[in-house]
Amino acid sequence: MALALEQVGVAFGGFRALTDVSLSVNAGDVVGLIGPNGAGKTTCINVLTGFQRPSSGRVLLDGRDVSALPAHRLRRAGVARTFQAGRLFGGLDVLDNLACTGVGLGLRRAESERQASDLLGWMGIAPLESRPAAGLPYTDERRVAIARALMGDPAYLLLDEPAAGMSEAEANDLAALIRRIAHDRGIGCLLIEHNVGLVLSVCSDVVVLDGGRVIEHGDRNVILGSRAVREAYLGAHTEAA
Ligand SMILES: Nc1ncnc2c1ncn2[C@@H]1O[C@H](COP(=O)(O)OP(=O)(O)OP(=O)(O)O)[C@@H](O)[C@H]1O
Repeated sequence: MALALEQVGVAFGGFRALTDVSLSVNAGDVVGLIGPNGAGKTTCINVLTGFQRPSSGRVLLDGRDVSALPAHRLRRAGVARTFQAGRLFGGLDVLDNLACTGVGLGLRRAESERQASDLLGWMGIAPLESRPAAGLPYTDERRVAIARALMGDPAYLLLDEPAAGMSEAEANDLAALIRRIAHDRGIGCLLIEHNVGLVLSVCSDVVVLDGGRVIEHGDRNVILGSRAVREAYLGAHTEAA
């Protein structure tokens, strides 16, 4: 069981944002996707979630070609995401943010509220239930966005820079949460992060993009030993990571 890009290209007019990109996320694994600004990471997530149609290549969900499916269909098929900005419904409280999403996914209201409440408890943020989403501190907003993405029990979760703006301690808590999501719930996760230390501590497998192409792919040792990665992205961070 896997969610995969197969030789995907994306062109915006004459600009090629992705060229021949292949990557795969297995159920229960956490795969990292790193690269410098503008490398094409978010475009990969957009393609995997139906927000962007590939210009060439295929998106495969458990072996089925889903390249033409729109975002709402892919979400119902089990592919969930978070965004760089939380994108919560600011006027609703936290429970309703999750419950509305569940209803949108086809759950009955009562069932959706129960699932929302269970999820917030599982994540250790039950006290936030009745707080308005608009007033949440940044880290809580991120956690609620992840909880919302878990509504409907997706098979895959794509996280776009979830640790941006977090302290080291908060990022460590986030790392523990991502491990639990993968191990306890069996969800395949794709993690985009500029915090390379976080990626290397959580991910069994890391894909490195530069200029819209995959320039390296492998485990922590492969990434840390890669000259191409050092030159393209890690630079002075290599030893610290
Ligand atoms: N809708 C679009 N139209 C035109 N160009 C786009 C569009 N979306 C992305 N791009 C360009 O494609 C390239 C890849 O963008 P993308 O956001 O995927 O990179 P990224 O690796 O996620 O960057 P960052 O780390 O800064 O978020 C960038 O040069 C970006 O400007």
